[in-house]
Amino acid sequence: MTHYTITYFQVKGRCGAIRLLLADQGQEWKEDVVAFDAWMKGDLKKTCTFGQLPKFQDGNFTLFQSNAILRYLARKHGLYGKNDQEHALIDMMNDAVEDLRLKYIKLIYQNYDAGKDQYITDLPGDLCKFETILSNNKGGFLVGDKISFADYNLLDLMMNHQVLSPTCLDKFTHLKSYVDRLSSRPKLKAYTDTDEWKKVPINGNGKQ
Ligand SMILES: N[C@@H](CCC(=O)N[C@@H](CS)C(=O)NCC(=O)O)C(=O)O
Repeated sequence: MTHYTITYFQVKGRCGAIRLLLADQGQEWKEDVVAFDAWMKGDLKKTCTFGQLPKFQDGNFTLFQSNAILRYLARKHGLYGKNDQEHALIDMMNDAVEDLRLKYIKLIYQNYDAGKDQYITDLPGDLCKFETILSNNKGGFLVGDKISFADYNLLDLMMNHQVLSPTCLDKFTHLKSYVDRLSSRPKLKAYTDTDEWKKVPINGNGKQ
């Protein structure tokens, strides 16, 4: 029985990583898609703790904030490292992914036309950090030798960047092969091959 529900707009946005995690972990979930017009009426917004989506439900338990949702699922599905130090390092990695996601969101929603070229020029400065981390960690993931929620978050963000700039990973061999390897995990690939994933735009304003 499906006990997870994602309430969000018809975009990948801040739910891409959550969906990749759930699909790869063999979980089922229900999507409660909110049309922008309906959202603008304000009734749902009033019920959201911070006035924003995504909203995530596990039965009667309701959670907001996409990174908190990822962490909750990580605890439940064993995606948070094997000791306190790995746990802290995974948090650190996820915070770094969030830093880059915020830059990406700012570009997409505030400065796409004027800022895209400069963003792509500057991008290696961020990607090289992840390249170094992955080349130093022989376990094949951001931390240790087992996938964590931060890996799903980085994978989702890198997939978005490959749409923004198809060659952006080419110079980063470890990062590129990590993205290729994670995106071909069987359950994850089966999900990203569905229309449910493919037809949903990355962002809400048509830019990508
Ligand atoms: N920090 C929040 C950000 C949530 C957020 O920015 N939500 C946007 C969509 S991605 C939203 O609800 N926008 C509509 C609004 O603010 O009225 C998270 O990670 O969940």
